[in-house]
Amino acid sequence: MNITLYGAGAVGGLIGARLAASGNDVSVIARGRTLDAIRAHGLRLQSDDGTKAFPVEAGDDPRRFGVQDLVVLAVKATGLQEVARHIAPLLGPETIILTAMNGVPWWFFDAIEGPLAGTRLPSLDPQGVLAKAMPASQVIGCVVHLSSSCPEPGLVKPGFGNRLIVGEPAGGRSARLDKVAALLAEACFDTEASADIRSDIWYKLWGNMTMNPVSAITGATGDRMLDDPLVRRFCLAVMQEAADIGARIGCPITQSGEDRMEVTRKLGAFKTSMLQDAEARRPLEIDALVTAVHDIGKLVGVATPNVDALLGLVRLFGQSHGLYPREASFP
Ligand SMILES: NC(=O)C1=CN([C@@H]2O[C@H](COP(=O)(O)OP(=O)(O)OC[C@H]3O[C@@H](n4cnc5c(N)ncnc54)[C@H](OP(=O)(O)O)[C@@H]3O)[C@@H](O)[C@H]2O)C=CC1
Ligand SMILES: CC(C)(CO)C(=O)C(=O)O
Repeated sequence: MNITLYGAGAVGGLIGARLAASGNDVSVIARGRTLDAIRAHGLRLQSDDGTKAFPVEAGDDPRRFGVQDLVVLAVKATGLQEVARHIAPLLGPETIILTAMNGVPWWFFDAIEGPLAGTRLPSLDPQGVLAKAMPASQVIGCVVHLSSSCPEPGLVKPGFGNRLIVGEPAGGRSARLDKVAALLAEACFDTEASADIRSDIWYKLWGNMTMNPVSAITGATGDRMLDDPLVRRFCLAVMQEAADIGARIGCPITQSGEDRMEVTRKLGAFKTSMLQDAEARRPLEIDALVTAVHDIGKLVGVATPNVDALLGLVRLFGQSHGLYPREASFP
């Protein structure tokens, strides 16, 4: 199987290095210092046994690599429009695009039936550019239940967790889903093939959509957010609204907010990816994690005063720090 990583940061780099370690032919689309580092040293993975380097083909122009069997897409959601402009040479009719990202993906309503089928959210893909370049029919969704970081470009440091959930956008099982799940399992991830990846995405989002923006605004690690009774109460109110939306869109949440917080508490004094982005002055994934929930709430008639308050605050934070577009429209 020939595999290209689109985005070789913390998550893409980890998946790519593990796929290379398990004997796959991996190439990498990267840019800037990450591209320079991978060209010079290979894709490097830290582990308890030391750092291992995997030599991979790397470049910034997808035309150089041609049609792939699998493209692992692991950029921040804020980078997707640019990916959409350049990804075409990697995609043939059978190419699978594995979206290993947080938040609501552009294809979330594209492969389902019912009144929301084909809904295009203004916050994610208003013109349908992503859907055209990366159609849901070629996507396998991936929920990333692990943490990872890049202490320096091209060097990946796994954190806690090792779980990846993969699934068809339309739900159910398929031969290609089983193939991708087996590939990731061979690469030593705890892999689960889900018959309902949209619910798995919503469940992960249910935790991230509070912790990530609140941490970006406050600079606080996970433990401090959970320990503050007022912040905790606010987060639970946001989660209740998101759970109400989930129930209307076929993604019910069966856990209590408190129990979900206990899962997060096990991560200790961790910095969310959005806090890391804010500290590094990188664009924030506000739209995929928060605006999209606000938009879906509006669509299905769930009032979201707490989601809206969070969105207003994190958006202003992002705009004041140059990490979110100033021209973003105010709902
Ligand atoms: N890190 C974590 O622990 C977790 C992250 N996630 C999610 O996974 C997704 C990926 O996150 P993460 O790996 O942390 O992000 P990173 O910022 O570490 O990696 C993204 C990489 O993609 C590169 N990139 C973006 N656009 C392009 C492009 N057009 N061409 C080439 N390279 C490009 C970036 O390059 P550059 O640096 O030049 O911008 C960067 O190297 C996000 O949705 C995140 O929320 C989910 C669970 C845990
Ligand atoms: C690492 C983890 C799970 C923490 O919420 C995450 O997804 C993030 O920081 O974005």
